[in-house]
Amino acid sequence: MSTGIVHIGVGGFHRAHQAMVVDDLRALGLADGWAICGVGVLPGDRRMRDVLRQQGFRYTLVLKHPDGRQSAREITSITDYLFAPDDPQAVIEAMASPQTRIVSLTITEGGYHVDRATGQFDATDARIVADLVPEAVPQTAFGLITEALRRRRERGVIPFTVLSCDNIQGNGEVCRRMLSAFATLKDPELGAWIGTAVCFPNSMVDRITPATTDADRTAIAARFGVDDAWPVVAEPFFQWVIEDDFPAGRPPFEAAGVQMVTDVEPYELMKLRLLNASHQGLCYFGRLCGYHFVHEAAQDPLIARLLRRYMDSEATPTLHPVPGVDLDRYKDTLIERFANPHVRDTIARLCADSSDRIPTWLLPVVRHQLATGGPVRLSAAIVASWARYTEGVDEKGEPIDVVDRLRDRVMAHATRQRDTPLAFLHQRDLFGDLASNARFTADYLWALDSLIRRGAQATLADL
Ligand SMILES: NC(=O)c1ccc[n+]([C@@H]2O[C@H](COP(=O)([O-])OP(=O)(O)OC[C@H]3O[C@@H](n4cnc5c(N)ncnc54)[C@H](O)[C@@H]3O)[C@@H](O)[C@H]2O)c1
Ligand SMILES: O=P(O)(O)OC[C@@H](O)[C@@H](O)[C@H](O)[C@H](O)CO
Repeated sequence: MSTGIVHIGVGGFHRAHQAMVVDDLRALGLADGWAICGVGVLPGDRRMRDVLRQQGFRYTLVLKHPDGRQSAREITSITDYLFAPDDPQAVIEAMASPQTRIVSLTITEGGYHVDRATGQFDATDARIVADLVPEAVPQTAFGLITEALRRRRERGVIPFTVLSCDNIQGNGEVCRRMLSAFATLKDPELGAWIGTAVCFPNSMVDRITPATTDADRTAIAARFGVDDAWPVVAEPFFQWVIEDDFPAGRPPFEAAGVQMVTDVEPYELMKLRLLNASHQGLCYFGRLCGYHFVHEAAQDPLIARLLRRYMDSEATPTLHPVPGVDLDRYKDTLIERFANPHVRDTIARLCADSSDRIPTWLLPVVRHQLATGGPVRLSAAIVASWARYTEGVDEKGEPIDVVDRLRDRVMAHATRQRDTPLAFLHQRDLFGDLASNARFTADYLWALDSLIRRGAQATLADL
């Protein structure tokens, strides 16, 4: 079945965002055959394949407003799903098909294999190593895409556009560099061709989408009479800004409210440094204060004050003017969105994989401010709150389950900070040379000491 779009990483976010846009176009009669073939690459995606197949690939999207209103709709834009571990050739052929014009991705920050210390491609991941063996059947997103592009090139078919929808600054450009570096290791000529002939538009994506819970399933069945094994719940806010660079063709996204632009950078800096970095500002302080839901932390006046002051005094000076956006209003809206009690986003979701998030969202703000003489006190406190959180015990002595692909290492450094206060910053691949920056470390050491001796609330009060 031809769909035009193959999407790798069908999680909650894709189903609340891109799939809704394509569904809107279908409802408007503007889809002109465009639909989505989902692809799962990781073993854990088997369940999504089974549920979607069982439900004819349909599912329910529930939007929860701050005032308690809810709306439910059925999304029908995903019309097929392929599970790569069972049949990688089917995935490759779906992407190699001339009918496929876009391969889109939500494979998380980790899916791009960026070496933090160098910014270059990290070829050490075991599955990447396996994919690099000549004649190996690909297992990774990069392996599958590279082989599909190789076949298209060999068959004289125009390359598809690769559309990254992950929360990474310059997501398209990062994808181009990493994918072509991977392909170069397999075949230098192919790698060079991917780096030049394939388009990778950057995009900014936004809609807070927590993981679906059993409570969601039960509540949706009771409220809407819908029996859905894997519905998705999200906030009503939606934004998608994409660079318009789709030589193989694209759906009329703008008809469904997507902003098509020539340069996405101002939008993505605004979103990543205000929304995503603030999420990190909220989650460690929030967990140390004993909160488990994002709205509980966002409704704490001291946490809300920290976020607003971080946004105003540290993040905003690093942004470019954003066409058509009132930044003050945008920042107000963020606090309102975080405080929406019905979305029930969890602090645990925001704390996961922090070693991917802090270096990509918060530390660029710190570096900019250090270079221009601006303040870093609040950013340093947020880093210190991560370090304190990573000790793995909260202020009531209860264990914290630190979920991070670098878990053992980050926890080992956090444990050492009781004797060596800068120990956490001595992870050069995460922090570079920040441990030797006197201005940053003065603020960091004050916050860490205060967090350890006096706790999160007292620290917040004095920030
Ligand atoms: N949830 C949100 O609020 C939100 C909002 C904006 C952007 N995003 C972006 O979407 C991504 C996914 O979020 P989600 O909420 O859908 O998460 P999720 O856990 O529901 O789904 C993640 C999907 O990515 C796949 N994946 C993970 N690592 C992979 C890898 N190395 N290779 C291939 N596939 C991989 C998983 O198998 C799964 O299908 C985020 O990391 C972020 O970049 C999420
Ligand atoms: O999904 P991640 O890991 O990139 O980031 C966690 C959250 O900050 C993120 O999912 C936000 O909820 C989202 O970016 C809102 O659009």
